[in-house]
Amino acid sequence: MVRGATGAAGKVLSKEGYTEKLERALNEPSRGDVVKFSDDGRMPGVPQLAAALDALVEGLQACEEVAERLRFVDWANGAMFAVYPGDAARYIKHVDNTLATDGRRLTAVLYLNRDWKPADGGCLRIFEPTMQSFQVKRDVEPLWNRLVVNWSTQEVPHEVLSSYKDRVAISMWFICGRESLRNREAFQRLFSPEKLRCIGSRDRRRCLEKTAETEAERKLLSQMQLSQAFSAAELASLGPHFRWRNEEEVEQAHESEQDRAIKAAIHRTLQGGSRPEEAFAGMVGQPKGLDEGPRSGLPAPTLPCHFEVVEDPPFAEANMLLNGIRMPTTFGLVD
Ligand SMILES: O=C(O)CCC(=O)C(=O)O
Ligand SMILES: [Fe+2]
Repeated sequence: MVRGATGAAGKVLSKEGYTEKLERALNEPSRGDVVKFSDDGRMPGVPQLAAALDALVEGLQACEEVAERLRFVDWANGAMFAVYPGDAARYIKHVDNTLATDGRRLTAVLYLNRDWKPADGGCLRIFEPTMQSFQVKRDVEPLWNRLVVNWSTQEVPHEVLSSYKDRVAISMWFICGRESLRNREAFQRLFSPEKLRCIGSRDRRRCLEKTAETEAERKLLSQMQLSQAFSAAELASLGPHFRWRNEEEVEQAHESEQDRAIKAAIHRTLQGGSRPEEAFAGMVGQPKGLDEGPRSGLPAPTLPCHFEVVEDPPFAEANMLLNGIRMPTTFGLVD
């Protein structure tokens, strides 16, 4: 799969039979890291990290500004260990949960790079929303013990800039049950302890019932077997009950004028023989700030509007968000 080839361009190219070219053009440079998932959460240090992050999320769930968006966030995956080899490995601009269909609501990334220098590159570059934006909001260096927490959705397009030293990070995603209910694969993950855990030792059955939007859904969820693998027949009958929609259906519903224009322009270039500058002429505004880099001259926005990096020490803010549990990290929040 082409990682990072999201949005209109990726979709139209794969549909038009350009998958191979797209793979060649995008796959290698799109994501140069090597990843290992610890879905069962038993890799060294993962249970402790999970406990600390669960406490952080529970703290956030008590914050008025974000409580509603985190209301059905009762699940998380194990952990993803990623190493970006220092040969300029990077991950192109993307959104983790592009269409808000796979359930991911919050992304937490912990960096494990001691003695990181600016010349080592590898910053996490965060853009202003949305994927069409070229405005850099912030570059975050992947410093030892720094934790970044951001929305997994369109608000936070991001990329990992080329890394010139091996760069290590652990990511954990916090999952919204209500959103997961509407997608076949995400739905199944809610039932599988190998794929997702319930945060803060919450009870899986209770969490499932809580995700229900209607009484009929709640009833079904309260009767279904936990940790089961669903048969094809079961999946066929569950689909209509839970109104599963695949990515394509959701994408069509969300497709903007601009997406359609981009698709048409790509089509004109690839099939109609137009030169790209002709095909795209006058279609979208010139991207701003392409070569500007981070807007270092501007004052940093404050929480909860945008992004804040809390330096350690002191830990005052961290303690507040963690409901009194001390987590000795430097962390940032993206709103
Ligand atoms: O390692 C990072 O800074 C972010 C990685 C990332 O964007 C991802 O794995 O989706
Ligand atoms: Fe990402």
